Amino acid sequence: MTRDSQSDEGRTMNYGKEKIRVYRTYATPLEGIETIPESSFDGRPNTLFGMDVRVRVEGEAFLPSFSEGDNSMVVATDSMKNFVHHHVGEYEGATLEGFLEHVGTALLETYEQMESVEISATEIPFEERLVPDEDGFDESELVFGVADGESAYGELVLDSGEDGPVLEDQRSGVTDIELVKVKDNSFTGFVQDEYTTLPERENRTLYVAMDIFWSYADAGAALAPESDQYVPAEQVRDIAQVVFDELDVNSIQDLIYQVGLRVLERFPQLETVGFEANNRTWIGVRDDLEGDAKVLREPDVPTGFQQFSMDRDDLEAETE
Ligand SMILES: O=c1[nH]c(=O)c2[nH]c(=O)[nH]c2[nH]1
Repeated sequence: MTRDSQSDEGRTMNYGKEKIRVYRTYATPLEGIETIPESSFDGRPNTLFGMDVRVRVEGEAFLPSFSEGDNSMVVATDSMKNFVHHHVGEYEGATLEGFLEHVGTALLETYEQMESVEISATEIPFEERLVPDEDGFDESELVFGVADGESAYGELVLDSGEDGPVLEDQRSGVTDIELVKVKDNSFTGFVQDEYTTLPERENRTLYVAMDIFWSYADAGAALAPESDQYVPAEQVRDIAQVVFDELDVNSIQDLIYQVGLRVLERFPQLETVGFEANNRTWIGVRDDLEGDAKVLREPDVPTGFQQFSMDRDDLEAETE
């Protein structure tokens, strides 16, 4: 979160609950999503939706709980967990971000002593399992596998204003993307000096992990119930894999920049896109096999990482 966790006096004071894992069956389906060239994703039935939620609250009224052991204003974090559980059942929308706004608003409206709430959630992913039907195989409407792939992510900050809760900050994302490209990827031209032992690689097998985050020019667009401005995590994930497939890039730095440009191009409603990438590239053991075949092994620690954020000025600079 870009916003710091300090109160006006420069003091850090907050508390909350994390790792609230909660599941909802038969939530409202996500519909009306425009497709983009990189993705077939056009919605989600939301038959089974899991989330790992974190709530953090602030307010001057909590000072006596720290300084005097006076809990009269303290909403127990156990109650926060119950509050989240209850509101998962009340929420009528179809998005993670919408749920966060729903529960965050309800917290501020219920507890006057809360001046601000920061709430985030990571999707716990499930995938429909394939079962036979008349024409072959189709996705089961009942049975899901626990998926270990990407997760949608959302976070927002709401402050209590004179006329009710005010949205101060919002960020969405997709985390835990892991992609391997078996060839057509290089890492060359880097600094060569007395510390360099890594060989230049004209054609490496690249294994990259990445989290992608984005923010909207108008944060409300992410939350409006019938918004055609909503950017689904699945489409951003698909952009990352398509750009990786299409381009022969010379580094992870080069890859994430190109993915970022494509995301900003596809979604004019976004203001920024940011990356946290991790290099998990395997180490070659044998490259004496036929053609492009190799044998590879897990890399050793330590591992490299790349962080980068960009905005519409970067896209404009490219298209000038
Ligand atoms: O894509 C890469 N970027 C780097 O900065 C780097 N450094 C390194 O050792 N391997 C790689 N790969």
